[in-house]
Amino acid sequence: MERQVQRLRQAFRSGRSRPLRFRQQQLEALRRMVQEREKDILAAIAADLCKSELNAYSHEVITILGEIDFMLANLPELASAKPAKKNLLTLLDEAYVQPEPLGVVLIIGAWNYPFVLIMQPLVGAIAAGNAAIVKPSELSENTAKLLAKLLPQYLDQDLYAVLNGGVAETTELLKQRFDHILYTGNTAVGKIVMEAAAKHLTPVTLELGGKSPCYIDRDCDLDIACRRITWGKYMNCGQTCIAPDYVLCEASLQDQIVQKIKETVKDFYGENIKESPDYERIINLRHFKRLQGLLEGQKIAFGGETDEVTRYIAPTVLTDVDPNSKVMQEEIFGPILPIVSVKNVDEAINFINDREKPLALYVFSHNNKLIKRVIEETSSGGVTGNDVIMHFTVNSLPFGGVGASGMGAYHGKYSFDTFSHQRPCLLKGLKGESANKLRYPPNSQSKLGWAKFFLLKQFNRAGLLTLLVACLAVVAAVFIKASAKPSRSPRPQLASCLERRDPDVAKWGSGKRDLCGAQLSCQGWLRPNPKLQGSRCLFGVQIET
Ligand SMILES: NC(=O)C1=CN([C@@H]2O[C@H](COP(=O)(O)OP(=O)(O)OC[C@H]3O[C@@H](n4cnc5c(N)ncnc54)[C@H](O)[C@@H]3O)[C@@H](O)[C@H]2O)C=CC1
Ligand SMILES: CCCCCC(=O)O
Repeated sequence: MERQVQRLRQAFRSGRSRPLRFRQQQLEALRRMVQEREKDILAAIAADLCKSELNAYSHEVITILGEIDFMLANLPELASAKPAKKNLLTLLDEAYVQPEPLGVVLIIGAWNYPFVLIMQPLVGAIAAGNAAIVKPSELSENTAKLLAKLLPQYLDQDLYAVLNGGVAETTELLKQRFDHILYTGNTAVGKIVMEAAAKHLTPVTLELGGKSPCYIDRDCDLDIACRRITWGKYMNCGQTCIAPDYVLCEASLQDQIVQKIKETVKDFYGENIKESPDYERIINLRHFKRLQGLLEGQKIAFGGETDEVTRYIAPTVLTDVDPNSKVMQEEIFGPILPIVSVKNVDEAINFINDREKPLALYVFSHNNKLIKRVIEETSSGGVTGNDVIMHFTVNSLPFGGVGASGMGAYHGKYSFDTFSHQRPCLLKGLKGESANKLRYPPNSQSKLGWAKFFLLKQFNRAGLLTLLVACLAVVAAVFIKASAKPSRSPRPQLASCLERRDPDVAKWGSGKRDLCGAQLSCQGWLRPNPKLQGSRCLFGVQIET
């Protein structure tokens, strides 16, 4: 494994992954792979999750094609140097931020969306110019095997590798040094990944899980809310990291919600749900039994049927759920929807804040102020108001967790940034050395004063303000003086003399001068201007004698 990582690092060091054209070629190759091998990809996902090929396409493939298109369209801009604002001391220099690839990155995927959770981060890693190893989940073995077969056929084999395996292989892999790790999976393993990464000071993006609450306000269209909740909860048989995990609502709404979800389930999956091509199965026996265990002792409003042979669990709603029961203590990650009663939105907010920060938060209400209040007074990885899951599909929104639900984010531009180092660059010339006296020893109070003026906002803003006021005062004085009558009208010959463009006048700044037979003092002259007759003393002209 070490040799494999070293080989990738050597390939990265060659610089081949950096040119924009190369990155674009690799992304185009990925798009070709998805299009040319679509059937195989759909078949693998379908086999892993007992999923129709239609759902495999809409749940996973479409996301990847959209991500590749986004990256190809935006890569020149994303990869370009970004000019940076300068301070007074660097006004004449060139300051910019240059995105640069990190190096060799590791992507570890989870089984529930086995294609998306490897390919979407990989698109970002390639776009940012990195080399990458991907480690699909061993639980979605068909997709894992297919990725190991296809990626080397389409991508540069020196820069991108697939390593398959389970806990042992992943543990071994995590001993290697990477320049970034993006892990998708459960929180417990997320801690293992972070611990391993810490040994090499490797930054991580942890896409973890959690219990995503769904508050239904009494001022709400329950038909629409329940329709959307049903879609997001039972998609992929509830095995979606941002599925609504449980519902919070006033007790008086509970029965209506149950009825409406029940009707929607029938509408979506028909009378015989088991036969529906749109209803998936639980990934393995371990998770099946875990979910069965969550049903124990609960009031099942509808659903609850299970079949171990096919790992089928019916879409299920639990009512009057005790917040301390097991189903409310762990991420459900299955087709079971507990309803917990709260008195009002205040209690809902407290309920949410008394628990780990969830990956997603959903609020249904006609009252936009209430939705905004829940958002302001809680925290979560992401939010969708009056729907569920949909924030995942907007790649201009960063997707990730917070607290126990994860750290960092990706999708679209955020994937590019996650796999880039934003390198600050300041290019100075070798002239203007005198200005550097400010920073050279010996230091002094006045040097410090100038440093503050040039570098500190509160100083140089005040300093600039003072300078501006002084200039304005001077300009005002000038115009006032210029418009004022001269203290004594200059003698005719003096006036005509001054009218002439006396070359001396041009050089005369402030101070006293004998001119045109008189002694004049003047604070500042307007340079002779061919359009003006002669020169004019801008301000402060005094005829001394
Ligand atoms: N935030 C997000 O985008 C997503 C988060 N998830 C979360 O993932 C969880 C479900 O996935 P899992 O069952 O964890 O998937 P999993 O069992 O596939 O594990 C995820 C990855 O971690 C590796 N792994 C497992 N145990 C390990 C260990 N002890 N040491 C090293 N590597 C190990 C596996 O090989 C796999 O590649 C849920 O909590 C879900 O919320 C799932 C999908 C997306
Ligand atoms: C709709 C696709 C969602 C994929 C990430 C998750 O498990 O939530």
